[in-house]
Amino acid sequence: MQEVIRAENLEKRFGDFVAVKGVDFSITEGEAFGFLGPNGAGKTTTMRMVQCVSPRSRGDLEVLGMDPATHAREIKALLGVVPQEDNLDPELTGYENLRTYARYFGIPGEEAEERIARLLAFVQMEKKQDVVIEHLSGGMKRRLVLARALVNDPRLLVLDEPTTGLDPQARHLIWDQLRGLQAEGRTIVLTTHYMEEAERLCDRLVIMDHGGILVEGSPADLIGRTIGRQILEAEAVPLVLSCLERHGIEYDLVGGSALVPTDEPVRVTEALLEECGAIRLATRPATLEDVFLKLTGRRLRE
Ligand SMILES: Nc1ncnc2c1ncn2[C@@H]1O[C@H](COP(=O)(O)OP(=O)(O)OP(=O)(O)O)[C@@H](O)[C@H]1O
Repeated sequence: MQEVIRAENLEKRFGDFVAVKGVDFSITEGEAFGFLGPNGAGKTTTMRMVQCVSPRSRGDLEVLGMDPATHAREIKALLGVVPQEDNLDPELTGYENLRTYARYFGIPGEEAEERIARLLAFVQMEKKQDVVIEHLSGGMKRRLVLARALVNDPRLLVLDEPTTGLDPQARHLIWDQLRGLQAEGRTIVLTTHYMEEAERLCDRLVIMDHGGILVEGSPADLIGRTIGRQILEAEAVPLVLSCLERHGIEYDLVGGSALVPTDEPVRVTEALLEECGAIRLATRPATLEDVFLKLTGRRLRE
């Protein structure tokens, strides 16, 4: 499989502040690859270097086999970008926004018309294509930004928080569309601070925090490696905590609960019920949020 993006010791400084601290990652053609992390982790800054809009301060970066420092124009022609902020022209319609992009990429008239019609249908916006942007909902604008990113038929799509601020229905629609694009063989790179988005969409991901990469792997891999398959949640009363400690069972205190990462929930449940009597406890599958909490002691959205 061909490598589409390769970063080695990639660093970005703003004055004395290091926003991206020498990160390494490699993304393969056809993958859906995610950068998961809280606000300020350095995800957007990393994407902006990949999109050739912000030069790196140090390290190596190759996008589609080229160096953004010397081949920005060539890379941009092959790239589809969904930026964090919707930057459609608010005074134009959806159709006009896409038409402007097609002109920018020099796509000839008839081909542009055919492609725009197909893209508007793909994002389910054909009925609203003549509505001026400022009258559309957030989800509709996001779908148009996605359609616009596809005007140049890119092999590689880079999306910065594609569904932030959308309601669940609008989010699920975009997820379906992204899965469809990946099924066509396109490479998808996205940033998110929604662990559910990362779990559902990404074949592989890195978790970023404070400008660095903490871990890398498939969602199942990361959860299995860091947590185990299950999380047992018990009310954090002194009796429960002392029982866990006596058995040498590790736990994290979050809110009023003790969270026990485990592959053996039955054994832990039995020990607690036997020694603590009637207590509130429940078992659930572990998530990437639990991985982040384990690695940093914080929640993703704190
Ligand atoms: N132009 C800039 N000048 C100075 N500092 C910056 C600049 N751009 C970003 N930063 C800082 O770099 C850090 C990383 O920001 P970045 O936007 O990459 O984070 P992020 O993970 O994408 O978070 P968010 O979800 O909020 O976009 C932050 O501390 C931010 O304040």
